[in-house]
Amino acid sequence: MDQIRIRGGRTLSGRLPISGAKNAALTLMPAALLTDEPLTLRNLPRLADVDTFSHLLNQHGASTAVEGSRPEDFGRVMTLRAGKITSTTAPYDIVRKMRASILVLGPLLAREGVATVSQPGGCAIGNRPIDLHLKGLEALGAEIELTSGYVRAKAPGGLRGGRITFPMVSVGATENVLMAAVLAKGESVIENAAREPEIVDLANCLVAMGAKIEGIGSERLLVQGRDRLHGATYAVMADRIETGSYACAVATAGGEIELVGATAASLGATLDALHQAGVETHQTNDGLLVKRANGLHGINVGTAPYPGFPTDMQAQFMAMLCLAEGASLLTETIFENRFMHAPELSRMGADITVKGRSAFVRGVPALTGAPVMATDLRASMSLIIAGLAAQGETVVSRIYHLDRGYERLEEKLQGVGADIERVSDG
Ligand SMILES: CC(=O)N[C@H]1[C@@H](OP(=O)(O)OP(=O)(O)OC[C@H]2O[C@@H](n3ccc(=O)[nH]c3=O)[C@H](O)[C@@H]2O)O[C@H](CO)[C@@H](O)[C@@H]1O
Ligand SMILES: C=C(OP(=O)(O)O)C(=O)O
Repeated sequence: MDQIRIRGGRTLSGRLPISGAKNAALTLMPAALLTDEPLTLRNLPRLADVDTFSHLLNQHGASTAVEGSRPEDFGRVMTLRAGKITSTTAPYDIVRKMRASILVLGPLLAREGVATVSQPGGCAIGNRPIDLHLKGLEALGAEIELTSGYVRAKAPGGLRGGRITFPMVSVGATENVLMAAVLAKGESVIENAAREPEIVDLANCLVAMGAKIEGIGSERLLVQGRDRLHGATYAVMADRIETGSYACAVATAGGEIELVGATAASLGATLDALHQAGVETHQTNDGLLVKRANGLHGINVGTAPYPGFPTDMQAQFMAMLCLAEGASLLTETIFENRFMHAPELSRMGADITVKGRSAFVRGVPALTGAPVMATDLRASMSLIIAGLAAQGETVVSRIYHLDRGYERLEEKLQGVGADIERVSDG
């Protein structure tokens, strides 16, 4: 199995390209099931999760053709075409690899009136139920049964418009219900919708496909269902979590890098938290310039749905704050088990106390390299960040988590001067 070896202590400088957003790609790809015409997605990141989603769409009968991209390019163009749906079942073997597979449920149901999708189950960071997805689809007239580990949904006369008020904010449930509503008969209202920029990306793509949606970017989405959608060409937004991750990397290791293609606008609370910790950023013509001018200082930050501070940035901030002057308090309100990086960071010399949903980090003058194990995607990135700043060698194992969400991470970091390589443990 591959590992990543880092010899820490080098400052970073230069330009680092930001890829298309994983979490936007994973909701734009199932949108292709809503039409029999081609949906061309530009700036699609080369990630294990994107390959898994292609595989899932292929087994529903959709083609996923990659167009003329060179191996050295970041991102690629993919044309997805679901001319005819040949299977409405998303099997366990694919869904268990990637939770976002549940996002085929709404589109399949809307287009075919029936869908059978394996229940995704929990994952390392938490339980992650799908009750809100199901309640939302039921509000549009779906009949749903849970048997033998599968969600079996049908809408014999087709979905009809309805009103759903989510009791809590869910990114995935909002996406699933929005994709179903665009082909339902009549008007739907989604209240307490998630407002993440990736949902705005999905809604804009659906509009480009002929959908009628009002309130994009707000907590109330109003959808007028259409009989059919058409094809479109759409560019996936830049990855705000990848941007924030590399911003934390340069803030921790020191130096100055330009994150090419990044936009400050979608970073919101991540940018505010970086500034509070003493990191400087400037929007340039090409992206975002990030530098650690002086020392870092401790901050208090709690995760929350957008526009709050993202749970997907909590682990990377924890790594950065290990080397800040003073103490920091990180509170995780979204997932119940998302501090698994804390014991690994402690093995590198960090001073962290976790109590329930809070992690108290006391800054230390230095970290030391160590063999560490990645437990989930963003936890893995926190270990990379710590390794870049640590004295000596860090070897991160179980890096398949990283390949889900960071396109050619070691190549990008080598490009800004890091001593990092992928090695095989034999
Ligand atoms: C592919 C993708 O876009 N993944 C993102 C998405 O995940 P995902 O869409 O799974 O996350 P949700 O926003 O749905 O989850 C938020 C919270 O709601 C709970 N919940 C969710 C659905 C449900 O039916 N019932 C329920 O109780 C979850 O357990 C969690 O505690 O948003 C998360 C929160 O920003 C991010 O960390 C993930 O990176
Ligand atoms: C939790 C994440 O992703 P997923 O929902 O795909 O597991 C993430 O991107 O940090």
